[in-house]
Amino acid sequence: MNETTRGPAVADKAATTDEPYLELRGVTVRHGERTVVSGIDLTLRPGEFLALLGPSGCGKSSLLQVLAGLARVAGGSLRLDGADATEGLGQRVRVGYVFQDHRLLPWRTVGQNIEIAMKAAGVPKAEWDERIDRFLSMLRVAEHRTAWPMRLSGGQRQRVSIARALAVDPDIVLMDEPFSGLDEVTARAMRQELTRLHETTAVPTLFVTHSIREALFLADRVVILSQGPARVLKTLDVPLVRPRRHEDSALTRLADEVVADVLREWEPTEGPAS
Ligand SMILES: Nc1ncnc2c1ncn2[C@@H]1O[C@H](COP(=O)(O)OP(=O)(O)OP(=O)(O)O)[C@@H](O)[C@H]1O
Repeated sequence: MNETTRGPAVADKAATTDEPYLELRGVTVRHGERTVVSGIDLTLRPGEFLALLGPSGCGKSSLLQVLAGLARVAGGSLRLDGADATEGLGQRVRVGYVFQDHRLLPWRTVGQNIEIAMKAAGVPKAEWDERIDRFLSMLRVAEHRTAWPMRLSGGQRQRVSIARALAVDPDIVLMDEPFSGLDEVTARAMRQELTRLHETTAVPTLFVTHSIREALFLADRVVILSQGPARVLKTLDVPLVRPRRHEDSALTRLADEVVADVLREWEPTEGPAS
């Protein structure tokens, strides 16, 4: 990664402004002839945690892949920090990507997995050692640095994959349902950790989920998507104070309201009329 094409440093990512850091205009994604994402408009502000909430199969992962530059847009445009980024954000800035499954290489140790990501992102080799220690410690898995991924629990592997995403000093983090494979107790602990990390790093984050409660627990704003092909139904400013608690009655009430709101739109047999 060319340093001149990098985005702002971490401290700047927390800047409080309503100017969008990332802007999607009419983004459409197709797999072959099939449209899976249809004309999405959304913005991500500096330092913001934005959840993309939609039913299973609506096209959330496909949209995230386009943002990362792992697939191409079929229509519309992306702008990042005011400049065109339609080819994918990875062309302009460092992207930390956390997949639904951990995607750790089984024949490399935890530390080596993180090294590979930093090498690919152009992080200077002199920083690798300190960064591996720092981010594994932040995610509370430092003692597993020399372990093989297969020796870790699912939750520990996902912690490592988040450490790997943050270790590349990302300008933006994209997360694709990273906790959906974990038991609820572990997932709750991980959501708490993620909130803490985001408060520390303030890296703008797009978090994809089909869980209404998860979106409301984590995000500053939630973009609610329709059944596929995904389009934006509405954007919600989450009115819950921080720190949030999973068992908060206000969170439960809000989740129930959102469920009632999207029920007809998400119901496969009674989907949207248009
Ligand atoms: N590479 C691909 N080629 C063809 N079709 C695909 C491909 N990837 C996904 N699809 C299809 O596109 C649609 C959207 O899939 P996508 O994985 O983006 O949805 P999602 O909202 O992330 O789903 P989930 O919440 O279940 O992970 C699905 O019908 C899926 O079968």
